[in-house]
Amino acid sequence: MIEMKNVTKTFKIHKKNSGLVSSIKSFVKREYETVNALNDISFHIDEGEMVGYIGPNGAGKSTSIKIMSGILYPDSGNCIINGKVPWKDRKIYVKDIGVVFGQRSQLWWDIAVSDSYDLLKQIYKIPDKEFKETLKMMTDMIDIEELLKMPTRQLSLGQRMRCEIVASLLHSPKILFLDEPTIGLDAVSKIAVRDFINKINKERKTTVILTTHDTQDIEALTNRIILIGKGKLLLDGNLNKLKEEFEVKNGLKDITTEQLVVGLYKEYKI
Ligand SMILES: Nc1ncnc2c1ncn2[C@@H]1O[C@H](COP(=O)(O)OP(=O)(O)OP(=O)(O)O)[C@@H](O)[C@H]1O
Repeated sequence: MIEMKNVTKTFKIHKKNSGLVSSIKSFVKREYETVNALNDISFHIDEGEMVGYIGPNGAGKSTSIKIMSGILYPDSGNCIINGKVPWKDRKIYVKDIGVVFGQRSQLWWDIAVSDSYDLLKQIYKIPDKEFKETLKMMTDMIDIEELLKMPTRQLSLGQRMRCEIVASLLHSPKILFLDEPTIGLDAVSKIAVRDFINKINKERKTTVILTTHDTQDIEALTNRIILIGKGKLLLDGNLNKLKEEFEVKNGLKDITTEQLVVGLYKEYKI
């Protein structure tokens, strides 16, 4: 379903030096440096899997999600998802995916959530009956009925996130990319969002790729984790097995996911 093969992505950024003279010099003569955001990343994800894509700040998670969702294209390597190349087949590919970036909104700020949903219905050309059924099912599942008439700008972060995830699923995509979906949410909202994602994965067999810094998200949602650091893929495996291996290697017992993640970051010096 998702095949990433030797994907490499660099960004060219303007080099900024400190100090007034250096700043003036760099203004006159621009110097650039290269950031290796992704370095030879390969993995395979099957239909219906739910995968935690983890790594510290700047590891390359969002860049990977942007490539897989067709927003960016790699310098080299390939990515085939559901038989399509995301950045080349964008027009048809967008129907296959839902994307939620925790820090950004896909809802129109000043209009009612239900009006945003209607606009998405038009954009994705969702048939009337299918739209109504999906919306009904989801509003029941995640309890947003009362939020539908409110403009997005009046929603709390937790309320908005629930509406965002529903928005990303209205066209029944096969794959859902979630980039830090619980960031900034209180404990109750986090649980509501996690429950909803679990239900969607189970009931609709939606493949979910989740990036998060919240180890409770990982525990609640995924069996498999892919760890990247400094743009490189470092580990790919079953969460419980990785815990067991880590315990044996370090003479520990019953470690939490947080201890595993912190331990792995130390081990790989990332
Ligand atoms: N548009 C861009 N221009 C220049 N550099 C970028 C750009 N986007 C990302 N980078 C760089 O690429 C690297 C990977 O960034 P990315 O956002 O993918 O990391 P991340 O794992 O999502 O981090 P975080 O957990 O902090 O969100 C970083 O060094 C970042 O500064």
